[in-house]
Amino acid sequence: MSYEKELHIAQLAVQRATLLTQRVFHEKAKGTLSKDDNSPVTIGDFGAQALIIHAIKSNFPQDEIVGEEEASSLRENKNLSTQIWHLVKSASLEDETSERELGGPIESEEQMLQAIDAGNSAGGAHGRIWALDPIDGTKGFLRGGQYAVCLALISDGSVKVGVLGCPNLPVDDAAPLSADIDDPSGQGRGVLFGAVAGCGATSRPLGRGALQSSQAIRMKSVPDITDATFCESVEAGHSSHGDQAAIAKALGITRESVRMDSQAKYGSIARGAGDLYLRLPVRKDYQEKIWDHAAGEVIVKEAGGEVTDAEGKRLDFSRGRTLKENKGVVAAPRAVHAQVLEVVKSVLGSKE
Ligand SMILES: Nc1ncnc2c1ncn2[C@@H]1O[C@H](COP(=O)(O)O)[C@@H](OP(=O)(O)O)[C@H]1O
Ligand SMILES: [Mg+2]
Ligand SMILES: [Mg+2]
Ligand SMILES: [Mg+2]
Repeated sequence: MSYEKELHIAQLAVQRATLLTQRVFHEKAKGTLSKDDNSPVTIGDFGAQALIIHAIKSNFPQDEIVGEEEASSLRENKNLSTQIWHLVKSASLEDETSERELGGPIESEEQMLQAIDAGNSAGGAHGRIWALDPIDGTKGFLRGGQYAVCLALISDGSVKVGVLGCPNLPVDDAAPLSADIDDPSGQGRGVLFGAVAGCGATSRPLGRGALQSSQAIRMKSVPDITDATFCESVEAGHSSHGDQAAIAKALGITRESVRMDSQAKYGSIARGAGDLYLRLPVRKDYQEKIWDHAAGEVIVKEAGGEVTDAEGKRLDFSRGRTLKENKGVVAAPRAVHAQVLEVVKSVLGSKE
């Protein structure tokens, strides 16, 4: 199957939702709530989830959706719900044809809340399930750093389509990897990554109207691993900076890691701006969420990479809303992945 329509709709939907999040990004007040696990969610997360689910349901009504957010807190907070509704109502692409392809506008605040709640699939091994992270790296979003709008289609447990909207990454695939997002002109940033299993990965400028033309991306070859650049989370609670530093040292890597929030890390290594992405668990009991990895996994694999957990197992997207069979993530160009994994195992093994 070619998944041409799925990729097209996913790219348009992510593009439109990313534009909504950018408006919130530039506002001082982001309507932040704290969820039960103490993690933040903003009006940008809710608005982006509503828009993307509306677009998927309009085009593929039978498909299920695993979305990170749900609307119960908004039903108890009319003020916040209304703020989101104002954002969602006025979100549109400049291109009318694209707008129509996304199912037209959401008609009411209630319909918006229902769309947010339609991301409640339990996930699983059968059928077509979309995994949606409306803002990945919400902490980065709040800090003024990197974040990504992430959407993937999983079919019978494997990822077929992945799209990442990264408004704060440079458009230029050849720009060096940097945690810095300073860009006084505001120009030259915003990239949309896409991939279909078996068909390669691409990047294109995020833009505001019809989708601009895309170009193929490839991971960089790494003839000498000691020259590699690796990236990792900013948040020390999300992955073990200590283990990652020990792995880099054992590989002979001398360059400092680049710390950035969100799946912008997957996009960055896929286009060769960096080489490795290491995410070693801090807490043994944490289960990674499928929406934090699905789009990034297929984009890196299609760009010539390998993505496994810290034990070398493939990421298993068929187990529900989390990757409960996996621990951590190791992403690298295919030619060096085994070498990196061996060092990961030996560093983690020596701790036990
Ligand atoms: N203890 C933990 N270990 C690993 N990931 C965690 C975590 N707690 C939260 N996360 C996830 O880390 C994601 C951000 O990843 P990164 O650190 O690479 O930016 C968060 O996504 P959201 O921001 O969408 O909630 C959240 O799902
Ligand atoms: Mg979150
Ligand atoms: Mg996330
Ligand atoms: Mg999120």
